[in-house]
Amino acid sequence: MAYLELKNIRKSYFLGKEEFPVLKGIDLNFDLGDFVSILGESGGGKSTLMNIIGGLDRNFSGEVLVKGKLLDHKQEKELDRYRRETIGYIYQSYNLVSHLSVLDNVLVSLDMTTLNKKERESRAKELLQKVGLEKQIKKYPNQLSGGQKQRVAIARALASDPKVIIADEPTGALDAENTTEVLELLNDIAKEGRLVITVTHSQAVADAGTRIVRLADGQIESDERLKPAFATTDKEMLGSRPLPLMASIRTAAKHFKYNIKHNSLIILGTAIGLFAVVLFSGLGNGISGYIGDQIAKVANPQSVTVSRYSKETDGESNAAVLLGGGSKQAFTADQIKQIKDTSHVSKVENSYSATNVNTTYNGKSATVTSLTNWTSEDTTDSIKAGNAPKENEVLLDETTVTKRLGFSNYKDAIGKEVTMTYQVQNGQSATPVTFTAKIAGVTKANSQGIAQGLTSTQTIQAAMEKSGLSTAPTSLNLKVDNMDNVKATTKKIDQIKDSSSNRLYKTSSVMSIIDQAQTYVNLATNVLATIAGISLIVSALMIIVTMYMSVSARTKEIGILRAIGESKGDIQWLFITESLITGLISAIFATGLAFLVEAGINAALKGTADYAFVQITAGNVTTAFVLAILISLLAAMLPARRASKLNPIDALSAD
Ligand SMILES: Nc1ncnc2c1ncn2[C@@H]1O[C@H](COP(=O)(O)OP(=O)(O)OP(=O)(O)O)[C@@H](O)[C@H]1O
Repeated sequence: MAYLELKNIRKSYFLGKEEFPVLKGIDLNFDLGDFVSILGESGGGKSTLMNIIGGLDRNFSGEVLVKGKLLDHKQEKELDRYRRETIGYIYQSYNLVSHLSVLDNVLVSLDMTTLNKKERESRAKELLQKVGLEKQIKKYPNQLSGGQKQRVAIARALASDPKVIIADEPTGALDAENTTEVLELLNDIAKEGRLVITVTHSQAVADAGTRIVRLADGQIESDERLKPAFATTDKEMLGSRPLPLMASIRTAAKHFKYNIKHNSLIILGTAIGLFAVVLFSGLGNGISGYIGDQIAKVANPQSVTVSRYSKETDGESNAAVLLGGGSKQAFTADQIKQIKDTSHVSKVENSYSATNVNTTYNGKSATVTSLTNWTSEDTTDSIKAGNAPKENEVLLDETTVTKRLGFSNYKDAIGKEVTMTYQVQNGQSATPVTFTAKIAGVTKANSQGIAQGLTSTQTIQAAMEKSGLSTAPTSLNLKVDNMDNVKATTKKIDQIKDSSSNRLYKTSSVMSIIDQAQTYVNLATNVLATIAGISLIVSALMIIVTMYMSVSARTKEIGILRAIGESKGDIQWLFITESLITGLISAIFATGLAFLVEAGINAALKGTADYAFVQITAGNVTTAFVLAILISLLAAMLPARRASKLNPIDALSAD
């Protein structure tokens, strides 16, 4: 049984509806160890026949059998495998991959064998030595002579250890000396027990083989044996495997490196957009953080004030009735318990406040604009001298004690007793509340000149009781266990309703102010980041255009890679990975630059405020990488599909 059998091969080309038959029923058998030359007039269909034998052409009728087994040329994958395992190509125009070195050109084919990296490299070197190119392995194809290029092509064709070598006019572009050398190499290949099928115009070349087949008018004119075929061996052939993704990545990386100048520009374009997105996001984080920080400095964001919700005043508590215990605005014990029992509420304290409190000492009087009770919300930070007020004690500010109550030194006021009186509006009438308290300490003067006093909760409650007022608070001060729970907790309290579905409480916290400020900052950040994002669309277009150009420029390479057995998918990955490499390097470059600028801006502003105004988070960096990957994937998708869909024969004939 012949190794390769062709049965009734017919092939026509169509121009419009007009049919041009090229092969009109070819029946041929080929044996291993033969060096067959196919001779025929120009345009006689020799290359067409070779493409069919080589598994590049699927559009024909008839049968190709390998070792007696029908090759299903309708199955693309089966043909990919056939080219990968069984066929090695040598062309008149060498068809080397221009951006790969001599060694890499041979390694491309070896990537589809089961050899490990070291073995692949040593086999490539061995083959290059065999064709006399051991000293040229680092050169690129454009640095070689025609004869040298053809020898690289021979080494590549042999790399995957194929049984059949197809050589389409292998000496067509060579001088006499190189022709002889190449023919010797082909003869040696046949001697190894392989089948060499070569197409030629030259009788001299044909005479170098063991058999000559003449084609005329699409049919076999003659089939002449010159010498017996060489003996075949049962030597085990190299194992083959589909191209691993890593190999596509390597080839993509090599092309990327080869084209580095051009690629740098694309990277720069993409990186600028990504950099702006990362930096603006970081700036947004920094500014919102700063605002939150500043607000948190003056008030505890975990602290929430709750008052009774009133429809009439549109939810606003009336300051004049704040101390009007027993009024509609006061909390009942059950309500306080209800709030205390709300999840994440860790502490609830009654909050009282009185306005315009007349304070007298030793005949001198002062008006304390706001008197409140000391709660866990208050810190001793603002106390200049003395300590927090205990029972029957009060804290007054420095201006009040020195300028109004006549103490020459604020410290002298400590321990002195003052009388405090204020009015509580209770319906139509006003009830006076009076108590005496010892000055426990002096606080820093209020920057707006507002006189402030702080007394203990018991003191104010006792004073209210003495005046016949209820101590039910109109305002509660509650603590939320964790900053992250403030929003949800206040929302929950705001939503509490009584049995007739009336809203009961109204909360206010600095968290809502921080939130609002941050909403504006986020809005501004997002607008800026979107503008930066638009530049990314431009980058994506740039990558698409470049990729399309690259597909056109690399059409021949695509044909070569398909011919050595790479599948459509492999070609697609080749372009996608190159685009991904561009995207990833852009993202690395962009984030690196953004971190540098972050450090620069933060260092420059350190004098203004000791705060990092740019805060690039891991999330921002991730976003940049995800964007880069998305852009490069999307941009590569169409060109990569186009590349993979190219007909390998057309691709090979590209200039
Ligand atoms: N893609 C194609 N579309 C239409 N006609 C084609 C196509 N490819 C080849 N042909 C025609 O088919 C015929 C056979 O072409 P082929 O290249 O197989 O001939 P050949 O014997 O190899 O010629 P040469 O010795 O000049 O290389 C020619 O007439 C050619 O014009």
